[in-house]
Amino acid sequence: MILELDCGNSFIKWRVVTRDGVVACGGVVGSDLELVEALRAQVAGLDACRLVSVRTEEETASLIAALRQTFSIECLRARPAAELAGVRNGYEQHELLGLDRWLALVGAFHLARGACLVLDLGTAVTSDFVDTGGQHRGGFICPGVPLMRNQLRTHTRRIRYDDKVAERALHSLDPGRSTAEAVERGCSLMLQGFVLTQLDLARQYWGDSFQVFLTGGDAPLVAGVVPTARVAPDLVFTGLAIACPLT
Ligand SMILES: Nc1ncnc2c1ncn2[C@@H]1O[C@H](COP(=O)(O)OP(=O)(O)OP(=O)(O)O)[C@@H](O)[C@H]1O
Ligand SMILES: CC(C)(CO)[C@@H](O)C(=O)NCCC(=O)O
Ligand SMILES: [K+]
Repeated sequence: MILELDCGNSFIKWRVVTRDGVVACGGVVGSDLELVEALRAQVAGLDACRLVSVRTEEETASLIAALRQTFSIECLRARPAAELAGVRNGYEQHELLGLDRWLALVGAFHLARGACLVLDLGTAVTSDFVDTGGQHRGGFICPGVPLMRNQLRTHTRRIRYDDKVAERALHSLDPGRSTAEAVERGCSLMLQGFVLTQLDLARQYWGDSFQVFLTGGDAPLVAGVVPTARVAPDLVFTGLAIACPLT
């Protein structure tokens, strides 16, 4: 069994797959310790691990050490590359493109076999454009909903509401009639506006000949404005398997 890890800024997404890529189990955890506990509880035996991280070198090394110690496995890590599986990194300095973005766009191009727009809605929101020949044209980074919400809470005195109320605020996107509704709906609309702008740009480049991929925890917030999008929660893992083949 192969352990796959996507270490983002807020969460670690994990899953266990067979050598043939069949998913056995998986989840989302908030810390290294939680990951080890979840694996102990749910996974019988692991013989390999592949990992992508946008965390610091120290944090990543410490997670790798914990996995070695607990499960006696070595982690294969995704590394920056100028080119992979027919996709050329479009950054001026390819090693500075976030590895989660890189793997997601490699995974998307592999699935689409043509031009694609990749939208990842997590702690940060990112978009990336890959043309039909596999050239990455670059992308955009902006704050995700958790960051927008926290900035409002941190920098105002009177924007305060609890998570339970927030959950109930999104049953409609009508103008909010409470603070929670106003903020939660406002942030959702910011996200939708961003997504629509990315679609306009993709249309300018490629007309209607492109595929949209949506990934990340907040993908459901915008799925409605791009009905043709392919919601692919495992896109980073698709790219990870390409970047770190296990023989
Ligand atoms: N048990 C869980 N604990 C925390 N989040 C969960 C859980 N189950 C599902 N999620 C969802 O997973 C998302 C985390 O994935 P997301 O793509 O946002 O990763 P991230 O690490 O926050 O961001 P990034 O990858 O951009 O750093 C959360 O937004 C949440 O909606
Ligand atoms: C943008 C995030 C935080 C998204 O997870 C990550 O891809 C990252 O840290 N990127 C490095 C900066 C860049 O991609 O230009
Ligand atoms: K991400």
